[in-house]
Amino acid sequence: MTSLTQLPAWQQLQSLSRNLAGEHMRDWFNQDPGRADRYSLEACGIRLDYSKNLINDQILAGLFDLANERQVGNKRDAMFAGEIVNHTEGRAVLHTALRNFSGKPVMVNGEDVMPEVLATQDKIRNFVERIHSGQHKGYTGKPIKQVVSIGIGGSFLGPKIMFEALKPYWHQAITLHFVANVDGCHIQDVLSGLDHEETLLVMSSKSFTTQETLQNTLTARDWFLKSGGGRQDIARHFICVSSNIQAATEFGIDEENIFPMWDWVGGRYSLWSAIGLPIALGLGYKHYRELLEGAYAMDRHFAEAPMQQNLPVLMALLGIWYVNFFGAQSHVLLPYYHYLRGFPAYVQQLDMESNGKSVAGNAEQVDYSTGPVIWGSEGTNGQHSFHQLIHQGQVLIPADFMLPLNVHNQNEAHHAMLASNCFGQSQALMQGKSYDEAYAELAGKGLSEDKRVSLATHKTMPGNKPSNTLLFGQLDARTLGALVALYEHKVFVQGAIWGVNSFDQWGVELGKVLGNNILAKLQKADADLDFDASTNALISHFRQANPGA
Ligand SMILES: O=P(O)(O)OC[C@H]1O[C@H](O)[C@H](O)[C@@H](O)[C@@H]1O
Repeated sequence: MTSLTQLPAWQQLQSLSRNLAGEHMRDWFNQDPGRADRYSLEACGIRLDYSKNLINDQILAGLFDLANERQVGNKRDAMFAGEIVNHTEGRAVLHTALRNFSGKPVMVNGEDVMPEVLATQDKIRNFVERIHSGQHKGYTGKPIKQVVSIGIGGSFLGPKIMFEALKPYWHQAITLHFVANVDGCHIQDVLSGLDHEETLLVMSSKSFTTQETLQNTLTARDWFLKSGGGRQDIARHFICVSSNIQAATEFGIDEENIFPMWDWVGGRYSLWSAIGLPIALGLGYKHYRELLEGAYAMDRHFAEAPMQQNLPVLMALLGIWYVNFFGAQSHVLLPYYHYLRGFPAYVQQLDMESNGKSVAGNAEQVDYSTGPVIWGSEGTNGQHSFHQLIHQGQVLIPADFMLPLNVHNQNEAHHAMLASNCFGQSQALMQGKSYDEAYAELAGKGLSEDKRVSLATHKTMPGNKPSNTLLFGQLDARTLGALVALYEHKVFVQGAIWGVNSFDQWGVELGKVLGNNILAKLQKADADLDFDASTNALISHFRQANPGA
């Protein structure tokens, strides 16, 4: 494939970006009252206002040309059709099959995966109903009231953050807890205080090889046995989600208690599989299903809407515009909704693990930037800390603001304040404050001319900083499903344009291997240390402090 930077659309976008020197979004809004309407788009209950971006019709046309030249449509269709698009691992990429309500088959290597998907959804529904109805009890006959989900990465972030985001819909009979980190403090904090007789442990690991999850499960099993449970009672209290059925049964999990998943579901795309079981337990199957339905609606939109009216495509192209033509190295997510506070961390894994790559499909080093750093936190908190850098720092940081138009709390005054802050921030980023405005504001304050000039300079805000605003009604399960799928597909489109494989994670794999090599040395006090000098010294310090480790 022609190198990305040699494509006509790329070259044209480069010259269009240079033409913007000296232009200001504030003037564009003054000159064009229809700008906000023209640059807004709505799908699946989500309204995107992208008018506060450094774009005009010509730039948008250039970006859509780029998507065409990189065959985004064909690549999208290949993913939905179950082709082997994860070519470094030889796998299809089919999280979309997990929320496929079309009734149509999805073929992988000549086999329809839908019967297994639907059977697993039935298994989830039955299990959740048995827990909620009290049919499935703990070994002493107590109903299950506590669920501890053990997993990390995609086997943690999706369930935890989606469950947190849907707090108004929580099932009252169940309290859900999450343990991810191998740091023993985490599991100790969660298990202490729980009654093992009414606790269910859900171990989630696609590979069934992840150190943190295996160790936390062993610790939980010890806790269960030490608390009075017998080995014969484990089956009532421990279930597992994994694609590695053999390893799970060898570990001692009853085959009946294993919820399957498949190698064509990437970890960071796995909340739609049985990895989402804790969500179903915490919300009830109805809301869990709505989550999947919302994602399915966004899948249809992504697959069917013309490129120019396609939300994920548009958001992907805007991101590419800043990363590749303005040198933006990060992208901030600003949910103005407390329950959505974990969303930046969710997208962090989704985006950075997918597109944090520097080799393109043709095994060549790329000569352009790929995935940006994703960060952010809930508004308004960030306004009182890091927003300063976005307003007046030297780096360009495109932002996505998110706001539900209706909320479940009764505090209307709060909601209006929240919304006013959200809108005020994107407005401030766009319009800034000119030197003349700052200077005029300082009139009559008794300042010397020098002081007034100096202060006005400090108070000048350049503005012209890009942002998207995403609005939706109540953040219910359906809307959340659509929102997550929107970001999934955005990441896919960007990966398709950059030509990277968005579905492997070799960098993470290396860290796991080296960590295990070091563990072997930490646990053997007299083992020779043959790593680099820094690692050797760090290990020695640890050994001295923990002679019995
Ligand atoms: O579900 P598991 O196999 O335990 O994997 C958990 C996590 O492991 C790795 O860190 C991967 O990079 C993640 O994508 C994955 O979600």
